[in-house]
Amino acid sequence: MSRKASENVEYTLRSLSSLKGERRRKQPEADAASAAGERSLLAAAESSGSLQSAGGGGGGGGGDLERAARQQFQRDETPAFVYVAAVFSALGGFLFGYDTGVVSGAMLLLKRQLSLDALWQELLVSGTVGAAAVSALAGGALNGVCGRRASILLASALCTAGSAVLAAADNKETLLAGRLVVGLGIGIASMTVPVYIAEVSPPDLRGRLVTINTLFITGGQFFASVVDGAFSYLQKDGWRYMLGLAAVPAVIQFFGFLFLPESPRWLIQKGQTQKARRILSQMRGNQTIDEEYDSIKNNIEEEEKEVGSAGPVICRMLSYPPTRRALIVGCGLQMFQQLSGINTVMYYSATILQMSGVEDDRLAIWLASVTAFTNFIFTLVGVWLVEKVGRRKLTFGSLAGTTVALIILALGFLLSAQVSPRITFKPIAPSGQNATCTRYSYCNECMLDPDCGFCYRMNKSTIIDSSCVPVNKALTSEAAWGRCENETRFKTEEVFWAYNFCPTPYSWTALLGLILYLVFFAPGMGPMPWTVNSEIYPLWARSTGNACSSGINWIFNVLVSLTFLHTAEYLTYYGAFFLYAGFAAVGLLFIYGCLPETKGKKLEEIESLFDNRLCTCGTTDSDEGRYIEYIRVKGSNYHLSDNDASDVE
Ligand SMILES: O[C@H]1[C@H](O)[C@@H](O)[C@H](O)[C@@H](O)[C@H]1O
Repeated sequence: MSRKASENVEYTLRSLSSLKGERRRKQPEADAASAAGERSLLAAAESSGSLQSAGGGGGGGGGDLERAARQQFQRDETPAFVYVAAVFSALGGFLFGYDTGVVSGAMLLLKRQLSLDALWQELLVSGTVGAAAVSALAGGALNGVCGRRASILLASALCTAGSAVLAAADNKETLLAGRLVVGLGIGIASMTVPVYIAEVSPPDLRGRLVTINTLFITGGQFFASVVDGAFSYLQKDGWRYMLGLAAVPAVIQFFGFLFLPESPRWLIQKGQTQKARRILSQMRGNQTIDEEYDSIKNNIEEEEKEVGSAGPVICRMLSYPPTRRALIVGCGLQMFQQLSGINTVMYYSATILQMSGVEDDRLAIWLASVTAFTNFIFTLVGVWLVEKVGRRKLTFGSLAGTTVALIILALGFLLSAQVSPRITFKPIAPSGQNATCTRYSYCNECMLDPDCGFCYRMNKSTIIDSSCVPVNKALTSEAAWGRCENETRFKTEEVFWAYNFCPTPYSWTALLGLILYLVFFAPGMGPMPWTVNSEIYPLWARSTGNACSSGINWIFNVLVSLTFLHTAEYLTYYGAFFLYAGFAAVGLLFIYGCLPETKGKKLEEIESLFDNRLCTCGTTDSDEGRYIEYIRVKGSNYHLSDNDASDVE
């Protein structure tokens, strides 16, 4: 029988024993087994098979029934309330994805309507990411002092206000102000939401629920690409809808969080124990909370004894080896996530698709939403896999595949560069017009210059009459002058225009690389850095640890995106992607060496994973096979999914 969270009842001993009685009636064998002691070892060392039923008699059947009882119990034990809290907080992830994703489409319209130059375009795109980096770093202190709930409320209020300013803006300065405010909001959300979800979730669901936040990020990016596509037809003011729509999820989150509770762990830390107990029991439904409550409380006391409470948290974290190691792992994961180039790949997906033969600009925008959709769907695979294969294997496997995909992507660009079409026609620039582009001899050189594009005709499958001419800065789907000057002339003149790419027979290799990249990146490297960071720090260091690692994520995000075009100019496109593949390969060594498995462990147990030397190459995995679960049968606690054998009597 499942209890409704809304009843908001702290379970009394009586209600628990009647619940137990109910189970007893259903499972007499289970009860017989339990009579032996206060805690009955249900499934010790699953591999030993000691309690595997194998269709067997007495003991085995009992094992089966108890397992079924446990499963049933597990199902009953997580009230819908926890899911509701996770989904409302993950709206912060949706805003993160939406606001970072929508701007590329909005910019196409904005730059024409407000005549924005390259610097202003850059400011409007990167301003949000930069502001997010600052507020994610500052969010640690905010979380520590005001709590997770207040931080999320502030984040959604900032996103609402920022989106309203953007929708109403009538000059570029106001637009920048709106983008900065939105950035401050998503920065705070990005570091707070995973922490909040991890702290309210039961251990066996934590990975899955925190990963939902990244699912919402990629969902936000997908939704943004659809909105971009839909409003791109509204040449005047379409951007107002694109940018302003973010206010809807922000308002929903704000009002939702007025009714959602503070994290019980933060409350215990602040000494608000009565309130914490009430919320914890609401979150755990029919499970007693004594053990979890005691373990959080003891942990806080022990930590205070061990680490002290004087000085800034970051200094204490750095001088205390376990938290220092955790911080290195957490920040390293976030850094390698960005260094493997996800945002460049996503941002340039339209170009990669055009390279592969999609000539229509609008079609490329719509196909970019197919890319975003692939990222979203494969993040869903991550939500499913995280509690099955664990964080370590999932992250390692994902980055290994990502590295291979990056190499394929780079090879695609390399092959295309090698068979790069020659420039055979050199038009004379009209007086007063830039003539730099006409000096290039190959399409590849022309493509790497952001000011130029390639204009050509086709004779069957051969490129003829090809020229390199300046791009129209306000509308990159057209040239500044010449045959490719006007989209309507393309048909009459039978010309094609390629900006940012060169038409070659090998372009499909880049497309293959792009698809493989998303298929591998999205389930592991996308969500795991966020998930792992929400778990690896002890309570006193959790806000600061997540603030630092989220800050690193945003800083590397802005660094990689801002440097991509220059990197491509110096190293060419394939050089840039080989560089990302190199970073990803180093990341692979880092993950193999330093990332421990946190699956199924209580937040309070995870700190001990960092007690030893930093890089033990996953030796903590060795006890994975000894997965032990127990249920306290006599007494009032049913405790599930605890891996600590020493607790079992
Ligand atoms: O985890 C997310 C996700 O993978 C997004 O697709 C990406 O844009 C973000 O930068 C990243 O932090």
